[in-house]
Amino acid sequence: MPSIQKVRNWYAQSFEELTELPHPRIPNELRELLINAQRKNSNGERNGKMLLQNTENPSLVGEDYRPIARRNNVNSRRYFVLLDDNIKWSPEIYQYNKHFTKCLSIIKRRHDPVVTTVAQGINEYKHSRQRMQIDSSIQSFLDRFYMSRIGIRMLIGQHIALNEEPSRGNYVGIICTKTNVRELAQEAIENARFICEDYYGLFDAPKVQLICKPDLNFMYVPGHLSHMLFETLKNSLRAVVETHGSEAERFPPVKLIIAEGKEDITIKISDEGGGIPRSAIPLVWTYMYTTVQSTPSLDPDFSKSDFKAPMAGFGYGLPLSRLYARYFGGDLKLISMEGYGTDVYLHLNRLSSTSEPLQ
Ligand SMILES: Nc1ncnc2c1ncn2[C@@H]1O[C@H](COP(=O)(O)OP(=O)(O)OP(=O)(O)O)[C@@H](O)[C@H]1O
Repeated sequence: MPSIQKVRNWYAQSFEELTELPHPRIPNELRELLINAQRKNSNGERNGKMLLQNTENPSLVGEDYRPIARRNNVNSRRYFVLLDDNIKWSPEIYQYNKHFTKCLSIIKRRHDPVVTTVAQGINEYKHSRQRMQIDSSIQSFLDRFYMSRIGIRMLIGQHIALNEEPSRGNYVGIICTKTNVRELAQEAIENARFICEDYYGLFDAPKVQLICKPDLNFMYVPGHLSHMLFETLKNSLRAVVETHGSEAERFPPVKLIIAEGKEDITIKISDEGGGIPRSAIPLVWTYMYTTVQSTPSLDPDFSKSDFKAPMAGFGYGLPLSRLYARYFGGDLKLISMEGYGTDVYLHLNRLSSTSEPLQ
């Protein structure tokens, strides 16, 4: 499909730009120092400092909770870093890092519209083959593709933030060591209600009751959490308005309850929006399943980076949010009571004790 080819070409171009970036010349003594970090000294110890694959989560220091050791997790990969922080890096290496960061920024921007352009491609496929849904091989391809995109963009974002952006308190790159869940939830509520009022022409969107400790902080990427909260709240608001009618005088509130456990932070979004028939539950996790009649059309030359989310329409909200949750060892679950409403559970792993779930 034309849109999929467009995306493939972006990947090819970015790959070429990376492989063609001229390598820096590393002076021999520096090369020797770097290699030396991997070597053992006469006592059989490594010269470099070893980083475990699972370094302890710094935001849990002082708590008496330790994750249960997981299988296949025991130091399977080790990284060695130099103990000496006073190494003199040559100007050429600084220059290379600058170029590399710039190259990554261009690539990141180029790939901003990948999700919407692939969505467009799937739409083209559906129309050309007269299919209502995509089959399981495409579904699992898209799950892997988007999961790896989340991972790549996480690493690119981290590299750019650490190299180019001024340091911010409580932030290491794009990771916030003290993400305040309540503040993010409040912001997501405001944004989702605003979109809902705008879309349905309402004076007052359904209220959202927030139950959350004000000082609930944990280490996370705030952008990911905002995305998941916004998408699930938008679904609930839409379901409530469509079930009760946009003319209704009052709407039952959506409840957003946030609990802090030792292992997980769990967020429950409960609505009285009529629920989902049991037969449709597996479909909500597929890309392109939506009950919106006409999927918003995208300009063929669409390349805006800050795509404004419409109320609904692509069928991407739930499957993508679940990938974001799973990326850091969490999950997203949905339980519906048809005829009454839906509960969405968003589990976020506090411990950062899992490896990247790439297959
Ligand atoms: N809380 C809910 N109550 C009732 N139905 C829901 C709820 N959440 C999701 N759904 C159903 O699942 C479908 C898929 O949801 P999903 O968030 O993946 O996509 P969408 O909202 O249709 O589009 P978008 O990609 O813009 O989010 C929705 O169209 C809706 O029919």
